[in-house]
Amino acid sequence: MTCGEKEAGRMKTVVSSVQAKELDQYAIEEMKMPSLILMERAALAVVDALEKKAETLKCVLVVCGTGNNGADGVAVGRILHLKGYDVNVCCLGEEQRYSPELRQQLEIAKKYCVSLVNNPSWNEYTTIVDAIFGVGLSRNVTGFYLEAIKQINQTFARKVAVDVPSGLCSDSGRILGHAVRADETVTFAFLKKGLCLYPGCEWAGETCVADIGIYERKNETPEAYTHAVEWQDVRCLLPKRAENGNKGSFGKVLFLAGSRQMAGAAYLCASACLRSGAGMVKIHTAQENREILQTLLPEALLSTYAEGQADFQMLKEDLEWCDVVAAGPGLGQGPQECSLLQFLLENCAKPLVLDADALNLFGKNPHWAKKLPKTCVFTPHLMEMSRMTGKTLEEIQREPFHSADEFAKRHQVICVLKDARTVIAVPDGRSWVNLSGNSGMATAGSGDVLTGITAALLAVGEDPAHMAALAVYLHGCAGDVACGRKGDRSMTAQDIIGALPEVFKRGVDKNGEKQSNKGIYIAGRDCAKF
Ligand SMILES: NC(=O)C1=CN([C@@H]2O[C@H](COP(=O)(O)OP(=O)(O)OC[C@H]3O[C@@H](n4cnc5c(N)ncnc54)[C@H](O)[C@@H]3O)[C@@H](O)[C@H]2O)[C@@H](O)CC1
Ligand SMILES: Nc1ncnc2c1ncn2[C@@H]1O[C@H](COP(=O)(O)OP(=O)(O)O)[C@@H](O)[C@H]1O
Ligand SMILES: [K+]
Repeated sequence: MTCGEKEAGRMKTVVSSVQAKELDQYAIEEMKMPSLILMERAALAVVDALEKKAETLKCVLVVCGTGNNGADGVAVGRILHLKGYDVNVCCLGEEQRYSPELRQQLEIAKKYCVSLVNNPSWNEYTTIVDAIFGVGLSRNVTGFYLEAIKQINQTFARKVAVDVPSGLCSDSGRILGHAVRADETVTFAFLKKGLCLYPGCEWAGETCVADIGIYERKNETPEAYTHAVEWQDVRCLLPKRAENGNKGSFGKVLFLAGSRQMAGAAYLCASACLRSGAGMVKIHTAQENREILQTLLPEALLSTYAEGQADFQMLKEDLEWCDVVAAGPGLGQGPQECSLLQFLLENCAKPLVLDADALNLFGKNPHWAKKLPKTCVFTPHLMEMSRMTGKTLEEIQREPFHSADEFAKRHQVICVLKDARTVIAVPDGRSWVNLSGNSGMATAGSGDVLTGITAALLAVGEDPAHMAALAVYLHGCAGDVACGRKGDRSMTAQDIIGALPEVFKRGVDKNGEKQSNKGIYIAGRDCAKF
């Protein structure tokens, strides 16, 4: 966000380390904001966070590296010292490597008689502030830095990281050798990608984004940065339901789902779709599923085909009837399902969601890429992505943004790469990372629920990319409500559907917002006004 738009409801910006540095420079060089002022605000924000648990500040150690993260740390030490806290500052690394800002901060600190130590007794401190490396970490941590990080982690002190836990790659969230396991992280200006992805988000602990006077460039386009959906974005982007609407105007969704004896997946996606506002839902499925689906979900219309008798004429009529199509959950990959899906792709110009077996079949039939309609959302989990692209799971997981972006651009589709932190990429370069949800969602059928929500939103929303990002966020919010009710071990996909009414009905309150974003919040934001 630019400074003028600060609270105007734009999605939360997430930056790479390169972008973080560019925006620092932009604030300093273009906006003429002196670097020392930014640093002072950064340090004050950290002190603010520290004082939220003042009882832990009996004896504080600030560990600093040689760069500007270290300079922030020295400023934190000085402010704490001047407030009367017992604080020691320890600078690691050779003096000749100190950044100019660190030298300046040390000069000030010395004048104020801040206690500087070389060999701290690690276990004496009640709080340790980690200011060794920030976004400037460029390689694996070794030597005395590694030793210091190990020492910090071994103590029982409260650990607060400045900008990024040291040792964490701020782009990928990977641990570069060893990293500080922080209780809290105060990150500056913007969330960093590595703080959103696993394992980074776990190592950062509760993460606070502090406004220190660095904002996006004016007139920046949305594709310049990754974003994270927040509840206020749902309020802005989810179309209001017209008071005078009818079931036809709220979206007619067709599911090609559920082969023989696979009624469950068809039920889950169709049910989630109805719970997400779709006016009408029809399931095109195997005949054997008719009775069970009629019993489980009497609201859904059904078109059924007998074994070996795929009815292409009926599918054609269903495709004419609907506004949006979703294919794949429980579909199977037999020759009949393969030909149904191929027929669907050849005859469908409507927005389409492809999930599960539709993705597996797509992987086996790469020539289908030419048949995709204009608006197409792919929702692969890592294994499905691997099958479609030939990349290893490790490759995809190491660079989820790149993998999703590459796929989206190659096939001109919206790619929802599902994982504990789902990444959404669009051919025009926009991307999102989802912060809602929990490990309880790693349960069979959870993805089918997302397919249903996505199809429902595509049927009513203007921008399919926004709708895909909202669907992922709302799916996670429902997962968080379900987790609150049933616990992460016991919740099921049906519990996620069961939580949708609460998510759509009352929204997420202040606590819900915090919960849904896994402890990431914006300092000073008044959630009550959402
Ligand atoms: N005015 C500014 O530019 C601002 C900078 N800020 C702080 O500055 C930080 C970025 O500062 P820097 O760009 O100086 O980077 P860092 O302070 O994160 O680290 C860079 C230093 O660490 C060294 N280094 C990197 N990886 C290493 C490794 N594995 N082993 C040993 N040494 C290693 C580099 O050679 C360099 O000296 C941010 O994270 C933030 O904390 C904030 O105060 C906001 C304002
Ligand atoms: N640890 C986790 N934290 C948050 N969300 C998760 C986690 N694990 C899985 N999910 C979400 O749950 C869903 C699982 O989908 P998928 O793997 O397709 O399940 P299925 O094929 O059983 O329906 C995805 O939306 C994914 O993002
Ligand atoms: K740090």
